[in-house]
Amino acid sequence: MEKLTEQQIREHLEELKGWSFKDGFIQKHFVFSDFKETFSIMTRIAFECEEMNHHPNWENVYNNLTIRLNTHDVGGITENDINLAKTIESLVKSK
Ligand SMILES: C[C@H](O)[C@H](O)[C@H]1CNC2=NC(N)=NC(=O)C2=N1
Repeated sequence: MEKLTEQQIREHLEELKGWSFKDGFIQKHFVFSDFKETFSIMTRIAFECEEMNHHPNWENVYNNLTIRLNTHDVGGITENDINLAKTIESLVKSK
């Protein structure tokens, strides 16, 4: 999987509302209603990640969830990160 250029990353992010490219990661901060809702969506995301064999760096504090994605092997952003971000968005929308 090829490392995307900064220009390519920015183009993809136009379709990913709330996602930004910072410190070598694409990232987004989510706020849900409470811990139960947050952990429930994290569980659904986790199962998709296993299917995709692509996993987030994430931090959860009560109803806050920060997700950071990159591809370790290439030390940057690849289509795998974009695809996972899109999957996360669709799971969050269908919650
Ligand atoms: C060995 C295994 O294939 C790798 O560690 C996979 C698993 N999940 C991964 N997740 C993410 N976000 N980046 C990776 O490079 C990655 N690599």
